[in-house]
Amino acid sequence: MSDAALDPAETLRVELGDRSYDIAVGGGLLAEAGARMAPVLRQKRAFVVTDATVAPLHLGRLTASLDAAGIRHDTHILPAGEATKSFAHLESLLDAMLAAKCERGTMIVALGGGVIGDITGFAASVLLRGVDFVQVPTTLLSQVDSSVGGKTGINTRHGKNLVGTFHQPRLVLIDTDTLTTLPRRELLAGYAEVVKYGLIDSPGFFAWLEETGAALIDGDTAARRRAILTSCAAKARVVQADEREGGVRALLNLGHTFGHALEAECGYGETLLHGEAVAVGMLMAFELSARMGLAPAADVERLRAHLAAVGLPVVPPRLEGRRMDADILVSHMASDKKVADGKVTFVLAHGIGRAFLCRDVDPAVLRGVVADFVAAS
Ligand SMILES: NC(=O)c1ccc[n+]([C@@H]2O[C@H](COP(=O)([O-])OP(=O)(O)OC[C@H]3O[C@@H](n4cnc5c(N)ncnc54)[C@H](O)[C@@H]3O)[C@@H](O)[C@H]2O)c1
Ligand SMILES: O=C(O)C(=O)C[C@@H](O)[C@H](O)[C@H](O)COP(=O)(O)O
Ligand SMILES: [Zn+2]
Repeated sequence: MSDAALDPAETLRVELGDRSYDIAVGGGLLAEAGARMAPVLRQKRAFVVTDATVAPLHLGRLTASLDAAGIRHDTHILPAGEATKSFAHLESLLDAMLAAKCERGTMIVALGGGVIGDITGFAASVLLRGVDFVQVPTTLLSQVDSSVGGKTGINTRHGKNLVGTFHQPRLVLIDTDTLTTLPRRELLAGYAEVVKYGLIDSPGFFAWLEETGAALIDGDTAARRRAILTSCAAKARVVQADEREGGVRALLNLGHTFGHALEAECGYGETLLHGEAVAVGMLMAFELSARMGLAPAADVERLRAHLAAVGLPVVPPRLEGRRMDADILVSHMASDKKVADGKVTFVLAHGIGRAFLCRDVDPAVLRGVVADFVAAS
């Protein structure tokens, strides 16, 4: 049963002046997508981008709703997975948009997880010097994080998300029913970004997750909905305060300096999902904070216990049976977008719910944390 029958959709608003938009959250929203998009369309035309896994599961309901609303549409299906966030796929996507004769008024629609949202948003931001797009996220990760805030991009051989734009969607449509087809490993990866909001500035939310996280992952729709709404509201507040990451938005990067280094080393494949990398990375950031005398060791253990209890990784993976190299991981961090004057800005914490930015990390302490996590793998 759709949880729309239990509760109507709720709407949050991201206030960014003329780039403001709604985030609608509820069950069954795919079937209403055409009608819900209509007010933000410049012409009754859409170009839908999705991936090969999502297409057979959810594309039909979306295109049926576009048909019902009289919105003409083309579709483009990309391969599923992180490797799709590449120059090669960006080129093929832009080519397909141009071949379909998309116009400046055509609405680009991203139906899928964060990979589809990131590359489609990027393509929309440069197509014809910028066209509108709508996010229709179908993973927990994209519903709590990537569909909101306007960060778009692809990975390069130099590192994660190093080429991209800030381009806000015109609407975010979160159909919570799509999560029923999501594999457990992907749900868990998205859950890591939910935990992140608790760690940044909401100890009460973290405590609620300790109580409810397992049920949420097991399919409790009310808990999922509350987690999605709380996460989107938290992200919207930060993005409204600092849209282009001049300051406070960098807190949303908690765990990502470590996590992106792990992802780079794993080659952006199935070995380590983004959310899994963030889980390990957040724990490394907490461990670093504790070793610098900034956070209580008890909070590190509390975080480790919660991540492990729900089934998220707490150590880096091995690559073909071998441990990663700590020095190589540290060297990846030099490509972080938060580097200024050659120095990485880290997101550290004074404890659960008390994250802050720090530019004074002792390289030896950092190296020690990375080496110990690698040794535990
Ligand atoms: N722009 C941002 O602010 C932001 C924030 C967080 C993460 N990200 C990016 O998002 C990406 C990760 O996103 P993700 O975890 O959604 O990965 P993803 O897009 O690769 O989706 C994960 C997998 O689930 C499949 N899938 C998607 N929806 C499904 C469904 N409903 N049922 C069954 N299978 C489904 C996909 O085909 C894919 O295989 C990373 O590239 C990360 O860098 C961006
Ligand atoms: O929206 C943000 O800001 C974030 O940092 C959210 C992150 O979860 C996300 O992974 C983002 O893509 C990372 O951004 P990056 O600038 O470090 O690539
Ligand atoms: Zn992330």
